[in-house]
Amino acid sequence: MTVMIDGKALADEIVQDVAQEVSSFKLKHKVVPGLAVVLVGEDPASSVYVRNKILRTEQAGLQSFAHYLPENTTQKQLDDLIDQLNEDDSVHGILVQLPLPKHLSESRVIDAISPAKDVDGFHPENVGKLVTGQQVLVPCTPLGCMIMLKRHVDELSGKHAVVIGRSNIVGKPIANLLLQSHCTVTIVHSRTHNIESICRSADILIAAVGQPHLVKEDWVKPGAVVIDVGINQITSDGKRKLVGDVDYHAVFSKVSAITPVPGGVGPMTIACLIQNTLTAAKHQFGA
Ligand SMILES: Nc1nc2c(c(=O)[nH]1)N[C@@H](CN(C=O)c1ccc(C(=O)N[C@@H](CCC(=O)O)C(=O)O)cc1)CN2
Ligand SMILES: [Mg+2]
Repeated sequence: MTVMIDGKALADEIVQDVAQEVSSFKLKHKVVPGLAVVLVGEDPASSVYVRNKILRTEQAGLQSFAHYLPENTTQKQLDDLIDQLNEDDSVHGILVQLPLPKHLSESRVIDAISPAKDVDGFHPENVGKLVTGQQVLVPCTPLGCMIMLKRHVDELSGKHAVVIGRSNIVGKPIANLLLQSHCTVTIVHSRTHNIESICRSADILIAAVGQPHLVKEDWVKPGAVVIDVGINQITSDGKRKLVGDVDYHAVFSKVSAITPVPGGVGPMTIACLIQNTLTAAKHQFGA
């Protein structure tokens, strides 16, 4: 029997657990942990994600500070806002929604965020800590994937994990986390030869490339655990729908567990952001 890994249900659990911890934090420190969310422009998908992030922040009893900036915001205006949020004691976590409009530098903004408030875990200091196993703040999507894997794989140690995709926000950090869990890790990407046969040798397959239905039935090993990070909008029978990087229906009966799209990794990304905000606040209070 294949298990459908329910990211939405697990995300609800995580947010509830964080809410309980937030109550204790408030009693102990007389402070409400705060998350500042910055959105530049009006990209429709980003607007949905930001709205959901703010909703979840409030569900967890955290304070949210939303900053909606116009598309024509200058780099200087964005830098000034980040400086102000870095200095603000009521803000424990800062998140700048990506992608930014083309005229703004993502790396400059990421570098400007105080590493202690970097709840996305994208700052080079936090990336270095992740690679060397000293992490406090881990990028939200990889963290969500690891939580799901730990629930569904008895023993990660020694398993062959194949990561499709080498992005800074998913592929590279998840490969490092899998390595810390003693997996044998292979990263494959657009220049890799024989991708399909490498994927077929995976006990754990993570797809994070943004190509609808790339992973077919003959790409997976029987009994593998598949985590689908892709969220791709396609038009099928004249209707728009979201699909993952994995051909879910073709692969389903062959694998032991798989995440759906929607309702898999996406909701976990937001739940892990909420968890990271509490982690950042605790760390700032010496816990
Ligand atoms: N600063 C950041 N920017 C971006 C990140 C990030 O982690 N930090 N990740 C992605 C977008 N993202 C979060 O920001 C994100 C994407 C998707 C979902 C989600 O819940 N998806 C739903 C479907 C939603 C829909 O109906 O459109 C699902 O998969 O069920 C949450 C967060 C890039 N930018
Ligand atoms: Mg840019």
